[in-house]
Amino acid sequence: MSRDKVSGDKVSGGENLSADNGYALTVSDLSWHADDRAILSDISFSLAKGEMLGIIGPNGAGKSSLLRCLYRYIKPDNGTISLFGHNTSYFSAKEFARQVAVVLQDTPHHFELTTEQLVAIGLTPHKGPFDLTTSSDRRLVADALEKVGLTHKAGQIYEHLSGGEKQRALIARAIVQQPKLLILDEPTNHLDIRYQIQIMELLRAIGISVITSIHDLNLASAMCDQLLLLDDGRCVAHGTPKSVLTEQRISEVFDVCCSTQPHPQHGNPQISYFYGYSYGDSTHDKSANDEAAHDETNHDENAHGLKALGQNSLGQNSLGKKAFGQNSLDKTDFEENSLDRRHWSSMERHKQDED
Ligand SMILES: Nc1ncnc2c1ncn2[C@@H]1O[C@H](COP(=O)(O)OP(=O)(O)OP(=O)(O)O)[C@@H](O)[C@H]1O
Repeated sequence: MSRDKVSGDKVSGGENLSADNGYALTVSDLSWHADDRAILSDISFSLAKGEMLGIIGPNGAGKSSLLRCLYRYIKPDNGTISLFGHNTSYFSAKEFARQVAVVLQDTPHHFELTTEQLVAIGLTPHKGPFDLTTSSDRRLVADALEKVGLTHKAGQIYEHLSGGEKQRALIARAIVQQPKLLILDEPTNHLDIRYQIQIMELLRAIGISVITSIHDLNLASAMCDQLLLLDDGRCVAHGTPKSVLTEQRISEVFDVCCSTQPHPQHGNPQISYFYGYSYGDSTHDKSANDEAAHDETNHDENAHGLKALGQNSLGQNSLGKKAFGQNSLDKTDFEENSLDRRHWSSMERHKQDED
C-alpha cells in the first residue's frame, strides 16, 4: 500500500476508509525484540468489526507488548498492522486518536483536574485549537460519567478517586473519544466484582471493536467473542472461548490443575482451579502451617520445583486436607471429578517426584 493512497482526506477524514474489509484490525507476522530477546514472534490475527478480543496469557507472555504495538507505542521489527484496511503507520496522530482510544493501567498524574475535566480530555481529537466546548460536548461527558457510575464524582479531583474509580474515569474518557477501536490493558484490575462485570458489559454494549488484555479467564470466557492466548511471545491459540479454553491448554500454558464445564448461563467454559501445588518458594503459603511448610521448603520440592501448598509435616494442607498428589486422593476421585487422564497423569507425576 502506498502512502499516497491513505494520506490526505481518505484517512484524515475518518469517514472514507474505503479499504475497509470487514475487519477492524488485521495483524500479520508481527514480531518485536528488545535487549536481544524475542518478546513477540510471528503473531497474526484479525478482529471483526464490533467484536471483543481478549488477550490472555501468563505473566510476561507479551500481552502489554502486543497492545503497545497495536496502539503504536512500540514499532515492531516485522509485520503489518491494518486498521479498517489501512496500515496504521500511515495515520496521522490526530486521526489515529479519532479511530483508537487506549485505556492503560499506569497513566500520567493529573493533579489538578476534576474527574469531569479528565473525561473531557477525550474530546481533544475532535476539536480544533480554538474550538469552544459545546452543550453537546458537555452532554457526551455527562453521559460517559453516568455510564461508568461516576456522576457523583464529577467535581472531585481525579487524583483523589480510588483505584477502581480512576479506572472507570479513564474508560469514560475513552468513551468520550468516540473511537472505532478501543484498546485496554487489564481494565478490570482495580475493580470489585460488580464493576468488573459492569465495565465488561459496558464495553460490549458500546458496540465498537474492543481489544483488551485480561487475567481473569472466567471473565474473558464470559465476555469476549474471541480470545488470543499468548505464551512466551507466541500465539498459542486464537478463536472462540470454547475453542481456546480447553483444560489441557490452560494446564500447559498456566501450569495449573483445572477442570472446565459449560457455564450455566452463557455456555462458554467455566474454569475451576484445583489447589495444592505452588512453585517452590513458601512466600505464597498463607496457611496456619507456615512454620511447618517453611521447615520443609527444600526437601519437599519435586523435580519441577513444585511444593505442596501449605503442607505441614503430616502432608496436610491448611484445611487439614491432603494436598493433591498426596495419598488421600486416588484415581477414582479424579475421574469422578471429571478430570481427564492428562490431569491424572500430571498429578501422578508430581506424586512420584515427591516420593
Ligand atoms: N522495553 C522492554 N525492554 C526489554 N524487555 C521488555 C520490554 N518490554 C517488555 N519486555 C519484556 O517482555 C516480556 C513481556 O512483557 P509484557 O509486559 O508484554 O508481558 P505481559 O504478558 O503483559 O505480562 P503481565 O501479565 O505480567 O502484565 C517480559 O519479559 C518483559 O520483561
